[in-house]
Amino acid sequence: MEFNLANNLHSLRASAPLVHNITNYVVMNFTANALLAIGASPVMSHAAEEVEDMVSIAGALVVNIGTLSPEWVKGMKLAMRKAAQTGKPIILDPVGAGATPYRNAVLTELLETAAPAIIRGNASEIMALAGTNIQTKGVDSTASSADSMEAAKALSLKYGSVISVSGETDVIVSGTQTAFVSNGVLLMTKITGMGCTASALAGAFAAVSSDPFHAAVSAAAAMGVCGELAYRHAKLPGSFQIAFLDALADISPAHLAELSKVKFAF
Ligand SMILES: Nc1ncnc2c1ncn2[C@@H]1O[C@H](COP(=O)(O)OP(=O)(O)OP(=O)(O)O)[C@@H](O)[C@H]1O
Ligand SMILES: Cc1ncsc1CCO
Ligand SMILES: [Mg+2]
Repeated sequence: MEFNLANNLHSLRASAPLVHNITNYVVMNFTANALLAIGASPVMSHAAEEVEDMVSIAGALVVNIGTLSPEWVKGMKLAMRKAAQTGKPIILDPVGAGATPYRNAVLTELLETAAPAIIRGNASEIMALAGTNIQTKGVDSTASSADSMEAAKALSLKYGSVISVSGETDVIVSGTQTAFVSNGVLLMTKITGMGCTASALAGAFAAVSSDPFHAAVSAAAAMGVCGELAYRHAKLPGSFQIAFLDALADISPAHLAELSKVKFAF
């Protein structure tokens, strides 16, 4: 299937998919607003009592371990199992993988529960998940996406997942296919939860696409291009965050495709 970014954004807006997020306290508000801005319909829900019902009516499940605790892990596992049973794509954001043994252990459990369609993280997180001995600085990367290529390939083969690594250039790996997205601005690393937003958008694109590789590339491109557009209006973190939401809402499918810098390698 040919990659068509404009069509992918058009499809997203045409169906406004419900995206079920089990995400962290830090970014809940911002990622819900980002999903609304781009044209999806977000819901944040983590209680074990309801996650199976919620994921059953959603188009995709985004699991983000940013502020995890044992009660939440129960909800994550129930939701992931139900998503797998009902054919809903799962997007896993392994926030802080490689920072603490608890995070690493929970990630092992989640990956044993169900295979994600897409795993989206920064380079440290992806390398830690692949077993590279690396210490993530809390939630911030200590490596570049270029350093993580081998780890991303190994992980993709192990779980059959698309691996999306964010950084100056985003690298998206699916088996033997790789895509490089070179949009974005450095200021994006100074707003908390931009990576979590990239994962949430991957959920929205995956909900409307049968190809998780193309969904992950679309999300990375939308993030980067909207970051560049926001930077035209706002050069400091507070106003940039708002300008970024505006860009997600304002951009047309054709303009997104025109400004995107995506390269594929096979
Ligand atoms: N050096 C950079 N230059 C341009 N864009 C960048 C750079 N680093 C990251 N980005 C972009 O910023 C967004 C967030 O990526 P980042 O790697 O910071 O995620 P993260 O560490 O998971 O963030 P968080 O945990 O705060 O959500 C992505 O869209 C990515 O493309
Ligand atoms: C800062 C922070 N701490 C836990 S989750 C989170 C949001 C960015 O990943
Ligand atoms: Mg992150």
